Amino acid sequence: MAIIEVENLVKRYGDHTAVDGVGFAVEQGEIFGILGPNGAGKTTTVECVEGLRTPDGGTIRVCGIDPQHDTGELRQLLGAQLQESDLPDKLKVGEALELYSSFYREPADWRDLVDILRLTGKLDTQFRRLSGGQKQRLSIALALVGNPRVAVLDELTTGLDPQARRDTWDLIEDIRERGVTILLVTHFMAEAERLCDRLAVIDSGRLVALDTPAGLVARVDDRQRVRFRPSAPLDHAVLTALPEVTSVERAGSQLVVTGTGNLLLAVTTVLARQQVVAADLRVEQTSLDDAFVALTGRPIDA
Ligand SMILES: Nc1ncnc2c1ncn2[C@@H]1O[C@H](COP(=O)(O)OP(=O)(O)OP(=O)(O)O)[C@@H](O)[C@H]1O
Repeated sequence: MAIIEVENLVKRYGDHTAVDGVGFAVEQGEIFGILGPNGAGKTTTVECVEGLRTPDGGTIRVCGIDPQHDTGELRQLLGAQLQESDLPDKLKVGEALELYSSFYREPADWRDLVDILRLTGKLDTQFRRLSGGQKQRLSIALALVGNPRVAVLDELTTGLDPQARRDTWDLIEDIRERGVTILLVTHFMAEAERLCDRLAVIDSGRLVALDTPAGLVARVDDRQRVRFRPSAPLDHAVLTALPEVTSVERAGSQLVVTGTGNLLLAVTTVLARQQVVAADLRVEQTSLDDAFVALTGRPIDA
């Protein structure tokens, strides 16, 4: 069942069309990503879903509710991550959680969230004294304190160090396990690839593609490359004869075998039969970055 439905969404700022006919449906329990470069229209799209902006065209439903017309009910169903500037500097972590849980009919037990988000020792700490990662975790806790069915997380890990980023990804997976549907805005490929079940790729306000991360990659190119240094001379014909192989090239002391299907198994089986050892063996596949370039004509950070 679709929990978020967006059809033909249009949003203009003056004569600039920031979102131009975007549509997607998010299923219950999904982590659904909106991926695109800066200025693509991602935040505008989710702010329309959150009822914070009024669309110029199209329809949006969240659990069947129109965000423009039933804002009060939407607030009970949808948790949004706060921007850092939204909390007063001197508010303590415990006070923020208590305050935010008072806004909801059936709040979660915020002590549970504090445990999961590893903020237990910080309840008496003022917001301004938290590290970047702790602020981020608090903003996630505040998005979840109302026991929402849907959480909207915008640029979740921007500004975090690699370890804090990985910890946050683990956390988001835990939250999904608890039954929360997640709409995630990101311009990090690794984040999209690791977390999202499906991705809407947005560029210049338009939906360019909608698929699983693997589906996006496969759309563009399902070829793989196996690269290795053979321990002894090898007749290329034994490799080109394989149905999985499309080409064999020499690159210095290395052989680069391009093909599809279970290429690695096919190549290593032949090498074993020929009693050739493959040193420095590497398998290279099309990445989500490659797929993004093919879909939009440029890298995400260009
Ligand atoms: N309040 C506003 N008034 C005028 N233009 C705006 C406003 N908010 C966003 N825009 C413009 O609309 C376009 C889309 O912005 P939006 O913030 O939705 O993109 P984004 O994909 O979320 O980008 P980023 O990753 O940089 O946040 C951009 O060109 C932006 O400059």
